[in-house]
Amino acid sequence: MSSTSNLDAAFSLATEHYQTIGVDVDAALKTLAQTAVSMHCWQGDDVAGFDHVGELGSGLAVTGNYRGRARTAEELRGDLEMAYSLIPGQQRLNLHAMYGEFDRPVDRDEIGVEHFQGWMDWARDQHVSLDFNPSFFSHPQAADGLTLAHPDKGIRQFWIDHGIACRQIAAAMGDAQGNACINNVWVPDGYKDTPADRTAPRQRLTDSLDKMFADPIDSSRMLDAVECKLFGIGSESYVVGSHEFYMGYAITRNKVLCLDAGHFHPTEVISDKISATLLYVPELLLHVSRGVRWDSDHVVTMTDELQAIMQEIVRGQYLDRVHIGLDFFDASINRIAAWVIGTRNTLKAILMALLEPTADLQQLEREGDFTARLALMEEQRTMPFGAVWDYYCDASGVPVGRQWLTAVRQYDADVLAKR
Ligand SMILES: C[C@H](O)[C@H](O)[C@@H](O)C(=O)CO
Ligand SMILES: [Mn+2]
Repeated sequence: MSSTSNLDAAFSLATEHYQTIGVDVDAALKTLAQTAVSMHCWQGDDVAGFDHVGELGSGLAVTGNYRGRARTAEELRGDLEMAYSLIPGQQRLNLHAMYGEFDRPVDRDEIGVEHFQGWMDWARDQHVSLDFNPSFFSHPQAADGLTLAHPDKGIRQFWIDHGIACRQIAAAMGDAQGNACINNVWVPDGYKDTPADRTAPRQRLTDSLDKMFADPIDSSRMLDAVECKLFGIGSESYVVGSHEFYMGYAITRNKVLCLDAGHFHPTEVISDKISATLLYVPELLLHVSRGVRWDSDHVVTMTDELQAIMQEIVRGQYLDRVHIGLDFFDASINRIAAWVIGTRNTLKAILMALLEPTADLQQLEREGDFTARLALMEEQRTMPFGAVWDYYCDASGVPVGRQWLTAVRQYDADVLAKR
């Protein structure tokens, strides 16, 4: 099944099949095309960044040594272009502050829009919108695992100034692209062993965040997001910015809450948190990830949880309130393939959710017909979703099915092998 006429025939049959259950395939594809996933720059270089002021730490770890890690912004942009060319639709890019372009050492509290002009120019040419993140790790001032919650006022101020600079950069990105740049704040702060005082660091973090967010920047330009975590390597006993901490912070300060799929207890799922948190916070940012036994940031695969996340967004009609970002890093496989696999899977899961007869399922549930609800949900799994996805890839001008791997292998030989 590869020629366009075969694809069209399969698509036509699939469309008819979906029609019989009341699903409008064209409408689903239109919505999918308007849904952008924010691809994270840090998969391309193992979270190394370009300011080279510290080793990766703060609980973040990347394993593997596949050849061809991007070492410069130019290489990273080339790799991203390759990945985008294999993914249907128009996606976003999520950039960390440590990926600025610096011609002299510039500390994190001194970064400015000029250090991201290269990224902004590239993004404009590629029709890609940018999201942003202050980088509160891999830096000597974060060496003891504390930043915004540090007992030392000078260290706190350094990171507050970094956060303020990042908000200005994000606002400039938002202005340039004509839509809000999401600026996500994750800090590693925590303790390896049992704290004697769990309160004071949380008070200090609240105070630092309030200072950092003091300037009211219009939400059409940038949106502040805050990301909680359960534990990290080196912060096993206590994380200052826990889920409850940021839930309260986001509610009281009207901020976007970021839910990372790897940042909860192993049997806890973020799919169940979407409808609950959206009753209280204006918007969510998701870091779609895959933890294997811990917050291991494996490449996103087609798991039940990935499907459940997208079903929740679609069933709740939350596509305009949930920003979908990715957060994984695997250096044991071709890094471009990692992006392509994870992003294509995320889009596939969104499409699957859009092809569900949601109104019927919800009606059955209201009527108490849980037998039919389960039966139809299970029948949904074998509907001809693949034919719709293949058609969408073909119509979007990107490889159908496994064909994208040929392009990645070629790039591996032509470009990555020569680095
Ligand atoms: C590099 C990212 O900002 C980082 O992964 C953060 O989002 C996170 O999830 C930390 O565990
Ligand atoms: Mn994350």
